[in-house]
Amino acid sequence: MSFLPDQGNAVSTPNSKVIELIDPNTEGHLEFIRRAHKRCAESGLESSSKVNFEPAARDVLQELVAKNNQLRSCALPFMETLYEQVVSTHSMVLLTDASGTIIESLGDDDFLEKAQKVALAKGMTWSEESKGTNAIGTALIEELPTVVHGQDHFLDVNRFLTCSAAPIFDPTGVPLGVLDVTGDYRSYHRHTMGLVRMSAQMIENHLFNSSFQDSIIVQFHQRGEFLGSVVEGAAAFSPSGKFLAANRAAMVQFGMSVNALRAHTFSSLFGMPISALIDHYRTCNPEPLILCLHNGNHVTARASLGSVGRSQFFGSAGLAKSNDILNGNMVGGIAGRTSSEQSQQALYKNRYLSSLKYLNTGDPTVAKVIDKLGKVIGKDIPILILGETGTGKEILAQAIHNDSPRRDKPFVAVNCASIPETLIESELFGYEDGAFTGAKKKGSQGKILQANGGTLFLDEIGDMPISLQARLLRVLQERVVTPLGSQKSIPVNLIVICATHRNLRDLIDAGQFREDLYYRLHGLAVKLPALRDRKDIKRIIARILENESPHMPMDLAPDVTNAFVAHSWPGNIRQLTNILRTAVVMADGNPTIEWEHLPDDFHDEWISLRSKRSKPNAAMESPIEHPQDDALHEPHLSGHAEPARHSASTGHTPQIRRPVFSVKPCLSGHPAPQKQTAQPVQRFQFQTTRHFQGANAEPVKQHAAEEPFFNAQPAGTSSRSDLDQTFSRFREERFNNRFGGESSPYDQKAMEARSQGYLGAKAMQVSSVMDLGNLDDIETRAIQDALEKCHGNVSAAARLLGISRNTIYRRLKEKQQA
Ligand SMILES: Nc1ncnc2c1ncn2[C@@H]1O[C@H](COP(=O)(O)OP(=O)(O)OP(=O)(O)O)[C@@H](O)[C@H]1O
Repeated sequence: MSFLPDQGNAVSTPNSKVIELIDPNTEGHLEFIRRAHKRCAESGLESSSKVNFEPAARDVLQELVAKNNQLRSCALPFMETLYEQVVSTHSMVLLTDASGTIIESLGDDDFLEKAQKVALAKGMTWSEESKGTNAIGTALIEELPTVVHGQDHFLDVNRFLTCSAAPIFDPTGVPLGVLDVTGDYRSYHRHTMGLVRMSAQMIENHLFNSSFQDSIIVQFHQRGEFLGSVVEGAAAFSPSGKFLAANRAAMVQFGMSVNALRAHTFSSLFGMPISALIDHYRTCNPEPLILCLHNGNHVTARASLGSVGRSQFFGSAGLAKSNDILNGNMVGGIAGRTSSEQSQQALYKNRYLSSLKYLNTGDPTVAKVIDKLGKVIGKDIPILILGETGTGKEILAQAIHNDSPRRDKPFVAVNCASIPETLIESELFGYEDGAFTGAKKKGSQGKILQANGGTLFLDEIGDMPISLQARLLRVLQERVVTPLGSQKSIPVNLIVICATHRNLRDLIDAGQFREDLYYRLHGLAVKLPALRDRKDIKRIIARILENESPHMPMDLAPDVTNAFVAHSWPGNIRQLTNILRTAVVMADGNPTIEWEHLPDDFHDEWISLRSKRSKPNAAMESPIEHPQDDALHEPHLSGHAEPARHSASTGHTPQIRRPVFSVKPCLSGHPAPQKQTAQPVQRFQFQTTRHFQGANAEPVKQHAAEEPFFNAQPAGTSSRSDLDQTFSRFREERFNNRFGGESSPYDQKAMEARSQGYLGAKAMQVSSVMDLGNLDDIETRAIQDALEKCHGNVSAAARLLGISRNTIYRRLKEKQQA
C-alpha cells in the first residue's frame, strides 16, 4: 500500500511532487507516463490493440455491486456533488473497485455514447493490464493521484480521452477503488484533478467515520478552523484507549504510518488519559480541547464517543472487550464481516438491552426505582429523576432510553443549568435562517428536533428559565416545536426525561417553576439515593475499577474499603469515580489501591468530615489507620493553631496539624475570622448572599457553626444543594456583572461568536475576559467564598472552584503581600 511513509507513496510523496506528476506539461509527468507505457509493453500490449467491449453479465454486475456496496453507498453522494461541478463538460464520473472494474458511473448524455464505444461502462475493467496506461489502472498501480491525458494513453483508441483519477483507501490504507473523471480531451481542465482528489478524501473520511461509529473518534487539526473540513485528522480508539485506525490527514499530522501508530494509545499520542476525554465529551456542549501531540504540536480536537463511549457505564470491561474485538477485526479491512463478528455484534446489542439491570447492583432503593421504571418504559409517561449531584441521574436516563423501543433513535441530553439563559431558547427550539443577528446561515435544528423519535433528557430542569417553561409545556402538550423566527410548527415525537437536584415544589412556591409544567413532567418521579445511603457501594467500586482498569483486576486495601464505606461522599458516585480513576493511575500497576494512592484532597475531606462526625460513629467504627501525618499537612496560611482529629484506633483526638485557613480583612473588607483553636473547626461567620444579590435582596444568611459541611440535610436546612445554589447564583451574577445585566450586548455577541464556529467562541471567551476589567477581584472573591464555604479546607475549595490548590495559595499570598 502506498500512502504512508513506510508503505508507499501518497503521504511520503510531497504534494509539490504529486502536482508535478499530475500536470501533463511537466517532465515529472512524462517520466511517470513513460514508466507506465513500459509496463504495458512488457506485458505484451500493443498500442493498436482493440478494446474488449463485451458488457458484463447481469448477475456478475449485481454481485460486483453487492460486494462493493459500502464503498458505493458512501461514494455516491460525493460523486453526485462532483458531477455537479463538471456537468456539461462532456465528462463522466466513475467509481471502480480495487481491480479497476467500474461499479458506478454518472455522465453527460452526449459523452456517454462515445464512452460506451471504449467500454467506459459498469462492469468493465480499466486495469493497466487490460486497457493499457489509463488514469484508473495507473492510479491503482502507482497508488497516486493520476492524470492521463490524450496521447498519454497507451492504446490508440483511448487517446481522445482525458482522465483524472485518485485512489480511495480504507482506514487501514488498503486501496478500495478509484474515483475518476473522464472526458473528451478537449475539455481538460487542471482543476478537475483537484476536485477528484478532494472528493476521494471526503469519501475516505466518510468511510472512516462509518466504519468506526461505535468507537471513540478524535478529530483534530493544528488550526481549529479546519475541524470539520476535509483536511481534519481523525483517529479511532477503543474505550480503553487502544489505537484502531487513522485517516490519512491524521497520519500526516502524527508523522507516522498506520503500522507505527498501532503501537500507540490515545494517551501516548495526545498526552491525556482516555477516561478524561470521555468525561469531557459526556458533558453537555463540550468545548473543543487543545491537546499536545506526542511530537509537541498543539492541535484543536473534538471527539465523538460513539455508542461505545455513550454506553461505557453499561458495558463494563466486558463490553469494552467485545468492541475491541469488533474493531480489531475491522482493522483487517471493511469488506464483509464473518458470522463470528456478527454474533459478537448481537452480543453487544443484547448488552444494550440490559442497561437498567446493569445499574441494579444490589441496593434495595435502586432496585425499587428500576422496578418502577421497568413498568413505564415504552409508555408515554414522563419520568422525573431526583437525586443529589453525581448520583447517576443522567446514566439512569440513558439506561431508560437504551431499554426502550426508541433505543436506536437519538438520546439528546441538555443541561439547562450550563447554558446561559439567553441561549437556552435557541439551543432547545432551534432557529430559522436569519432569525436574529449572528444566527447561523442555515439556521439550527435545536435539541428538541435532534431528539425527534428518541429521548430528550433535560438535566437540571429546575434551572430552566420560567419564560421558556411555557414553550416547553406547549411542546409536551401539542407535540409540535416552532423554531425561533419561524411561523411553521414541526411535529415532534419524543419521550422526555427530566432530572433535578432541586426541590421543584419549593421552586413552585417561590414562583420560579410553573405548576402546570411540574404536573406535565411528573408522570413517574423516582429518587436516586445518595452514595452514602447505598448498600451496594462495594459493587459500585468493583464496577468502576473494572472500567478504569479493564486489563488488570484491581481491588482496594481493606482499610481503604472501610473508609470508602464510611465516607459521606458529597460528590456521590462522580466523586468516587474520579478518586478511583486517579488512584488506579497512582497505583501504577499495583493491583491493590492503598491509602497512599488516594488523592490528597480525599485525605483532607476524609479528616474534615470525620472531625465533624458527619457520619455518626463512622470514625469509631472504622478501623482505619490514617496515612502519614505528613501527607495530610498543608501549609499554614495564618499560623493559627490547628484543630484536632480523631485517632483512628482509639477514637481520641490527638493534636495533629490540619489545614486551617484564615484571610486578612484586606482581602475583601470582611471581618477577620475567629481564630480557630479547638475542634470542632470554627466556621466563618459570613453572608452567603453578599456577592450575589442586588441591593434589595435579603442581605444576611448565616450558616450555623455546627452545620456539617457537605452533609445530607433535611429539606429546608442549609445543605449541599444550598451550596450549589449559592455558587450557581455567584456564576450567574458574575455573568450579569460582566455583560451588563438585562439588555446586555453579550447575547448578541455570543450568538455572533457561535455562528463563527470555534474561533468565534474562542474570541468571545477572550473578549469576555477582557471586558471583565477586574478579574483579580472576582477570582479572589470566588476563592474567599469557596474557602468560607469549606471552612478553610483548601482542597475542598479548590475542587468547588475547579482550580488547583496551588492557585489558591498563590492568590492568597499575593493578596496578603499586597
Ligand atoms: N451505577 C453506576 N455505576 C458506576 N458509575 C456510575 C454509576 N452511576 C453513576 N456513575 C458515575 O458517576 C458519574 C456521575 O453520573 P451522572 O452524570 O449520571 O450523575 P448526575 O446525577 O446526572 O449528576 P449531575 O446532577 O451533577 O448532572 C458518571 O460519570 C459515572 O461515571
